[in-house]
Amino acid sequence: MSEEPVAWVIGGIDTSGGAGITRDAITLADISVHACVLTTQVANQSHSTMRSASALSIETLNAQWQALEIELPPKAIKIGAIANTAQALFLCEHVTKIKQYKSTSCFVVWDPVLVSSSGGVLSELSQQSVDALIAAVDIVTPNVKELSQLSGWPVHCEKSLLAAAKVLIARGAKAVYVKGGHAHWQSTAIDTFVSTHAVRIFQQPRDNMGNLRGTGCMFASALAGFVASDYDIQDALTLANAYLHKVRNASLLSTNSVCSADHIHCAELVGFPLTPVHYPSVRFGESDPIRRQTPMHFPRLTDTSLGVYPVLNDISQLEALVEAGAVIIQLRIKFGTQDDKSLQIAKAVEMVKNTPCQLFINDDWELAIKHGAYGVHLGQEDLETANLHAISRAGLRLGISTHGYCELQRIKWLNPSYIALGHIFPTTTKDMPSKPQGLDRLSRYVRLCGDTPTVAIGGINLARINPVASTGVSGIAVVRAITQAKDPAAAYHNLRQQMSGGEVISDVIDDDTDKVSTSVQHGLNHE
Ligand SMILES: Cc1ncc(COP(=O)(O)OP(=O)(O)O)c(N)n1
Ligand SMILES: Cc1ncsc1CCOP(=O)(O)O
Ligand SMILES: [Mg+2]
Repeated sequence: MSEEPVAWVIGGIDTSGGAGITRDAITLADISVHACVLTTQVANQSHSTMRSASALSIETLNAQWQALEIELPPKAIKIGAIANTAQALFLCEHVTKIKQYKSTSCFVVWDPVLVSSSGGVLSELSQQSVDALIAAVDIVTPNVKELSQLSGWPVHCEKSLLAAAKVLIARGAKAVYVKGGHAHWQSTAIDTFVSTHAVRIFQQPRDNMGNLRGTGCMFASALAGFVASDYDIQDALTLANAYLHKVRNASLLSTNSVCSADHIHCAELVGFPLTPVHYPSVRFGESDPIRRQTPMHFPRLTDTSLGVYPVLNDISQLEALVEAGAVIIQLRIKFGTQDDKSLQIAKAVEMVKNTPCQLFINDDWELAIKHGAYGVHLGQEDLETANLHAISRAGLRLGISTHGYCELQRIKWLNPSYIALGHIFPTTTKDMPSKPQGLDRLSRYVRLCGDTPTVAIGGINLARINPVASTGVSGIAVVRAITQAKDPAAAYHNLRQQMSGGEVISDVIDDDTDKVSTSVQHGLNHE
C-alpha cells in the first residue's frame, strides 16, 4: 500500500487533460498525495472545443466506489462535475455513509461545476439533490457565478457575496469557499471562506496574464490533498491558495505551457509552495480586530541571535538566568492577583536594567507598558482584546504566537518583532487545541517568516534542541526544561552548550527525557 495519504477524486474525464479528474490526479501527485480516480462522465474534447460527453451509469460509478472502499479508503474526497441527479443522489448517500462508518474522518470537498469543460452542468441537477449534497459535504468551493446559481442570489460585490455564502450556510452547508477569480469588482484576487463560526479572507495580487485551464479543479483537489496530509482546514485553505498562485505564476509566465492556438495555458507542476511570495495575506473576517486601525510599527529586537529563550512562571529564577547570560526572557505569570503581577513585573524590569536581557511580558500588556518592559508576548486570543496601538505607541516590541500557515499569514501584516511557532512537540505546560507541528513544518514556517526573527516553542528539551536549532529558528523557548530543573541556570547553560556543540554538565541533567540520545524524536509531520 502507498505510504502517501489517499484522496479520491470523483468527476469528469476531460480527454485533453486540462481539467477534470486528470488534472485533479496530477495536482495531488504534485503535492505527494495518492489519488484514486472515480469517473462520472467522459468528455471528448480538446483544450478549446467540446465534442461530446457521456455519463457513466450508477452501476459503473458504484463499481468504482466498491473497488476502492476497503483497500484504499480516502482521508479526503474531491467531487467535481456530476452528470445528473441520479449521480448527485448516489454521491450524497455514499459520502454520508463513508463519513459515518469510517474510523478515521473523511473530509469531502465539492467543487460545484456550473458549466465544465468536461460537460457537467450544475443546472441539470435537481434542487433537492443539490441541497442534499451541499449539506452532506464539508465544504463547497464555488466561483462567484456558481455561488449565485447555488444560492439564487445575485453576487456583484463583497457584501452580496458574503450574503449569498451565508444563504448556503443557512441551507445546511458546513463551509463555503468562494473563489474571487471572476469577481470583476475586485482589484485584488480575494477568496472568501465562510463557515458556521468563522470567516477567513485570502488576498493575492491579481494577475491578468492569460487563460489557465483547470484552476477550480486544482484548488479543490489541492485542498482535499492538504487535508488528507493532516493540515487543519484553515491551513489547508492557505496552502491550496498558495499552491494555485504558484501554479499560475509558473504556467502563465512559461511559453512551454501554452497548449492551444487561443493561448490557453496548461498547468505546470510546481510542488509544495515554499516561498513567501506565493502565499496569500489573510484576514479573519471583514473587520479583523488586528486590522481595525491603521498600520502600526513595533521596534525590531536589539539582539536577534536569541538562542535559548527561558519562559518563567514568576521572578524567582529571573536573576540567575540573567546572570547566566540569557539575551531574552519571558515572564509568563498565570496565577495571582493583578497587584502581585504588577509588583513582579516592576521588579523584573528593574532586575534586567543595564543588562543585555530583552524582557518580554506575557499577556499583561497594560502592566508591561506601565512598567516600561522591553516587549509584550501575545497569543492569538490575546490579539482579539489587546490594544495593539497602545503597545506600539509606547514603543514596546511585540512577539506573537502562531500555530500554522493561516495564522502566520494573518499576523505578518502587523510586522511583529518576532513570530513564535508552535507547539513543536507535545507539551504538558499548556492545553493546546492544535496538533504538534513537528520539525518539517517548523523549517517551512521559518522560511516563510523571511527576515522576521522566529521562536520555536513546545516540548523542547536537551534531547530535542539540536534538531530544532537546525531548522534555522532565531530562538528556542522553553518552560519546563528550565523552570522544573533542579538548577535552572545550569539547565540554561546545558541547553545553550548543546545547541552550539559544546560540553554539557552531565550531573545537572534532570531526567531521562532530557538525556541526549541519538534517536531524537524527530519531526511529527513528515512531508
Ligand atoms: C515564545 C512564546 N511562544 C508562545 C507562547 C504562548 O502564548 P499564548 O498562545 O498567548 O499562550 P499563553 O502563554 O498566554 O498561555 C508564549 N507565551 N511564548
Ligand atoms: C506556552 C506555550 N505555548 C505553546 S507551547 C507552550 C508551552 C511550552 O512549554 P514546555 O517548554 O514546558 O513544553
Ligand atoms: Mg497569551
